[in-house]
Amino acid sequence: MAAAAAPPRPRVMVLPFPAQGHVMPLMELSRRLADHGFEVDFVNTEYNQARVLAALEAGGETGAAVHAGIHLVSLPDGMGADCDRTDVVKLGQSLPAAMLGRLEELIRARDTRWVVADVSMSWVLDLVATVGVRVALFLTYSAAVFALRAHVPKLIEDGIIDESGNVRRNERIQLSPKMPAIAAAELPWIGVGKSPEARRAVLQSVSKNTPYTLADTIVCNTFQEIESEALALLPKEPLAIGPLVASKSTSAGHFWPQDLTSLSWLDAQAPSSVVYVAFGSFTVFDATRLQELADGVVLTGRPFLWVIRPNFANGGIDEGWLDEFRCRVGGQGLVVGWAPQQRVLSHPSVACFVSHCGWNSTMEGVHHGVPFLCWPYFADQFLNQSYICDMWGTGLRICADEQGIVTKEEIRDKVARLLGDEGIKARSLSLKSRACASIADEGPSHQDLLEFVNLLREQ
Ligand SMILES: O=c1ccn([C@@H]2O[C@H](COP(=O)(O)OP(=O)(O)O[C@H]3O[C@H](CO)[C@@H](O)[C@H](O)[C@H]3O)[C@@H](O)[C@H]2O)c(=O)[nH]1
Repeated sequence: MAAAAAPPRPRVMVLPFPAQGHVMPLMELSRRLADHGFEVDFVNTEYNQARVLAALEAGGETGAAVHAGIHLVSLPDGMGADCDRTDVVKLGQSLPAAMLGRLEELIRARDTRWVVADVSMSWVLDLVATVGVRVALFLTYSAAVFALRAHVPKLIEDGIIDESGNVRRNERIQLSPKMPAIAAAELPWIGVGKSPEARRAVLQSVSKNTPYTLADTIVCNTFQEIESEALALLPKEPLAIGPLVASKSTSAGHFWPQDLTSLSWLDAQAPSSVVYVAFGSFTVFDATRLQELADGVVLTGRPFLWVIRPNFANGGIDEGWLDEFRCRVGGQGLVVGWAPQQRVLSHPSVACFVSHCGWNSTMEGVHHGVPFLCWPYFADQFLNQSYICDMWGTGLRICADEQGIVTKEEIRDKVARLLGDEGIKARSLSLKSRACASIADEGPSHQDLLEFVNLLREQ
């Protein structure tokens, strides 16, 4: 008797916003889904796909071998070849027209029943009516950001911000006692658009919560222990599956090749000695900030590992400056263009993390119990800083002087204070154990992941 054919693996499309801090966690989620038996079509823009494939190749991997069950698909982003893709508002506005029709074709051709879409791509909910696909929205930032978005109409009504997103009264906003208080001027969407029109568009899009009712569920890269109150303010009883950290050391999803010399260099350092400095994929420093930070890390007198991306400085990094800096620091520090960050944070030589507090970096630092020195740049990073410093007590703020400059002495002094603070160290380790417990087999994040998997199996 012939054996019965195995049922086809269910198919899911995963759609991140085309930016590094979005592609990374959704690639990690895709690996989890593939391990649970799904075929995943992971949709990049063509521009980012080229970067992802180049980074894979530089690491000796290929696109075909990303992970069993994950298929890389790419679509145009609607931007001209020379357009500035760091203008995230413009990029976001160009995507629906460029992608919707093609996504529809793809969904029909592959008989896809579910799309797991970044909340920043929620225009994909239009496909619920046209092709009857089901949509799960994924939040790449904290649940608190989403809760604040839902609060926009009230902020306008109370005269704290206006309809264009300008701050009218710079009050502190706190939605509940276990959530961070934040100044209106530091709300996550303030300052995201480059022009007044762009800022107005951002405000309109964040306050437009109605389409979310079309989503089947909301999934967050967070955990109950730290965000139960924020999660309770979200619609749809969201699933909290975080921290979503790398299950495998692969380059898949990175836009730049990881410099693995970081790890051998860390191996040669003393335990808990290294200052790790990295500002994610988006932060750009001006010449003064760059120089003060360079002088500051040297002044700490400690070994340091610093990620300086090629586009980390206004106008690009001056290679001559970089060579000189490398010569000056000799063996004290290692500068790389892109690090295997999660492996760095898990390394026993790392003592602290000087960070811009992007949500992925925040979750990764929490998961590895590393104290933070916070230097937020924009968007949700001020709110994340407030979680770290005020709610969890696992870090300190870097502060500017009266001229608005973060001096080298400030960097030196804060690193010394951070590393001398036993309370911060103890709280970081305690938070780490709670983060690990939440993703362990019986933990609430793992249980929510299983619930999500079961929902996606409903075809
Ligand atoms: O050398 C490096 C530096 C970073 N990373 C990784 O890159 C990701 C960076 O993400 P994140 O820390 O969130 O920073 P951004 O790239 O700045 O992320 C954007 O997206 C996030 C999620 O929406 C937001 O919280 C941020 O404010 C926004 O800037 C993380 O997974 C890091 O592990 C590396 O692998 N190597």
